[in-house]
Amino acid sequence: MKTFLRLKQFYWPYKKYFLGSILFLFFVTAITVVYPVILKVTIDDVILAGNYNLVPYVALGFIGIMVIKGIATYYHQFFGDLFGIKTVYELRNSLYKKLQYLPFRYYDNAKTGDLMSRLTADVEGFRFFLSFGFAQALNLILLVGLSLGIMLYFSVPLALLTLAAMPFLIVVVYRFDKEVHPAFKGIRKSFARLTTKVQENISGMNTVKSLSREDYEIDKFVNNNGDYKDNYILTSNIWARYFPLMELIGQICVVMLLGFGGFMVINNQLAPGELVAFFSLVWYIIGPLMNLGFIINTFSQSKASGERLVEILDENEDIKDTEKAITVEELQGHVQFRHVTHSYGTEDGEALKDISFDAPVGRVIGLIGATGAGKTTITQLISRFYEPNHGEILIDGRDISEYSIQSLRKNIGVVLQESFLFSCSIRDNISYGFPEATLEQIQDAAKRSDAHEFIMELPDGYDTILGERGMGLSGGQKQRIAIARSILINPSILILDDATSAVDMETEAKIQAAFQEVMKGRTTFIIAHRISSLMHADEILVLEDGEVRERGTHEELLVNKTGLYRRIYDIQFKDRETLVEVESKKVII
Ligand SMILES: Nc1ncnc2c1ncn2[C@@H]1O[C@H](COP(=O)(O)OP(=O)(O)OP(=O)(O)O)[C@@H](O)[C@H]1O
Repeated sequence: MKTFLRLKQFYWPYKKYFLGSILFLFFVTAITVVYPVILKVTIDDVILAGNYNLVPYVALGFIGIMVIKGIATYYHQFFGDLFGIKTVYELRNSLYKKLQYLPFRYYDNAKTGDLMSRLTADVEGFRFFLSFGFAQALNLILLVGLSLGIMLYFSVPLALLTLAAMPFLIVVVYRFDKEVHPAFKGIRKSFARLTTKVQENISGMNTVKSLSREDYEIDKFVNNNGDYKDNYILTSNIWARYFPLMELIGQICVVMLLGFGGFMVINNQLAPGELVAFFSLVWYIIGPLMNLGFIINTFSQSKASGERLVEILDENEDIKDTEKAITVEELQGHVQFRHVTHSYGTEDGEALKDISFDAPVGRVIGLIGATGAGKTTITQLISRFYEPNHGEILIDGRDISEYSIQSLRKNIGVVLQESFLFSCSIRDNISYGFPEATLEQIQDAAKRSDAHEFIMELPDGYDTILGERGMGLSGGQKQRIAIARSILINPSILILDDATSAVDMETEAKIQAAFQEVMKGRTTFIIAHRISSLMHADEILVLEDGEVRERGTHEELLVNKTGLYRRIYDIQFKDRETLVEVESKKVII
C-alpha cells in the first residue's frame, strides 16, 4: 500500500477517469447480472405463461439492455485506459527527469539493462494494474456478490449446493497461483537476462568481432534464449494442467445444479426459468474465481514494479543546487584546490589525498601518473560530478558549490578519451551544449578543432547523420567533433582527459595543434600518459596513489634524476630512442 501511496501524485490528478471507469463498471456488472433475471422472466412469465405477445417487447428489451451494456463497457474501458495511460505518461517523464539529475555515484552501480526494464516493463506493469487490474478485482467482488445474492434469493438450498464446489475451486486456484507465480517470475528474469545480453552484445560488438568471439556469443545467446523458452514452456504447462481442472470443477457444479435443480423443478419447488438463470449465474461466480490468481498476480507484479519505480524516484540527489546558489554567465576560470581529499566510498580507500594546487586563468595544468593515480578524479571534482570528502575547490575565489550546477558545467568543456556522439546529425552533435548556435558558430568551432575539412567531405556535410556511438567516423574524426562540441560552449575551463590517447600519432599531432589554438585564454587541464602531450604545460602534477608526488614544469621535473616524472620520461623516451635506432639500422641495412 505504501508504494501506491507514494505514487499517488501521479494518479490522483486523473481520479475523475478512474471514478468514471468504476461508475460504468457498476453498470456493466449490474446489466450482466440482470441478464439471467430477464431470461428467467422470459421463460417463466412470458413463454410458460403463454404471453407470446410480449416476446417482441422482451426481445427489444434484451437488445436495449445489451446496447446500454456495450456503451457502458466502452466508457469503462476507455476511462480505465485513460487513467492508466495518463498516469504513466507523468510517471515516465518524472523517472526520466530524475535519471537526468541523479549523480554519477548512482550510475557507478546502475545497470543499463535494469534501468531500461524499469522504465519500460515496470512502468507498463504498473499501468496494467491501474487500467485493468483494479477494475478486475472490483468486478470480481461485484459480480460474485450480486450473483450470489440473486441465487440465494431464488433458492437458498440450490445456491448452497452450487457453492459446495467453490472451496475446491479456490484450493485449485490457490495452488495454481503458487506454481504460476514463480514461473512468471522466471519468465521475467530470463527475459531480462536475454535483453541485457543483446544490449551488452551490441554495445561491445567491436570487442566481440576483434577477438572473433561471435560463436561464443551466439552460444551464450542460444543458452539464454533456451532458458527463456523453457520458462515459457513450464508456464504454459502449468496453465494447461490447471485450467481443465478448474473447468472440470465448474462443470461438476453445473451437473449438480442440473441434478438437484431439475429435481426441484419437477417437484415444483423451483420455476424452470429460475433454473436457467442459475446456469448463467453460476458461471458468473466460477469465471471470476478462476481469474482470481491472475488478479492477485497482477496486483503483486504491479506492487513489485511500483517498488522498483519508487526506488528511482526516492534516490538521493546529493549533488544539487544549494538555496543560495548563484548563476553566473561566464566564469573567469581560476581553479584552486585546497587540501582536497576524496573517497568514492568503496573499500579501495581514498582516491585523492590532500591535493592542493592553484591554476590561475589561462594556465595549463598537466596531470600525469599511473592508472588509478587519481587524475580523472581531480577533473570530476572540478565539474562537481562528485563531492569531495574534505577540502575546498574554488573557482574564481568561490567554493564551487556556491554556483548553480548549470553555470558551473556550462563553463567547463570536457573532452574524454572516447567521446560519446549521439545518433543525430554532426551539426546537432556539435551544438549539443549550445543548441541556439548558428551554423556559422558551429563551423567556426569545427574549424578550430580541425574538423571542418573532413566534415565538408562527407556527402551531407554538417547534416550527415551519425550512427549510434558515432559509427562511420574514425577515432580521430569523432574526437575532433567532440572537441568542437566542447569549445562551442566557449568554456573558461577545458579538461582534456586522455583526449588523444586513442588516436594515431599523425591525428594526435593534428588534434594537439587544434588544442593549442583552443586552449588560448582558457584554464586547461591535460590528463595524459604520454609526456609529449603535456610537456608544455605551465605546471605538471605527478600523481601516485592519490597524492601529488612531484610538481613543476617539464624542465624542472627532469632535474630530479630519481624522481617519478624522470622515470616516466626515461621509459618513454628510451623507447623512442630505441625505436629510432632500430629504424635507422633498418635503413642502413
Ligand atoms: N566511480 C568510481 N567509483 C569507485 N571508485 C572509483 C571510481 N572512479 C575511480 N575510482 C577509483 O579511484 C581511483 C582513482 O581513479 P581515477 O579514475 O581518478 O584514476 P586515473 O589516474 O584517472 O586513472 P586512468 O589513468 O586509468 O584513467 C582508482 O583507485 C579507481 O579505482
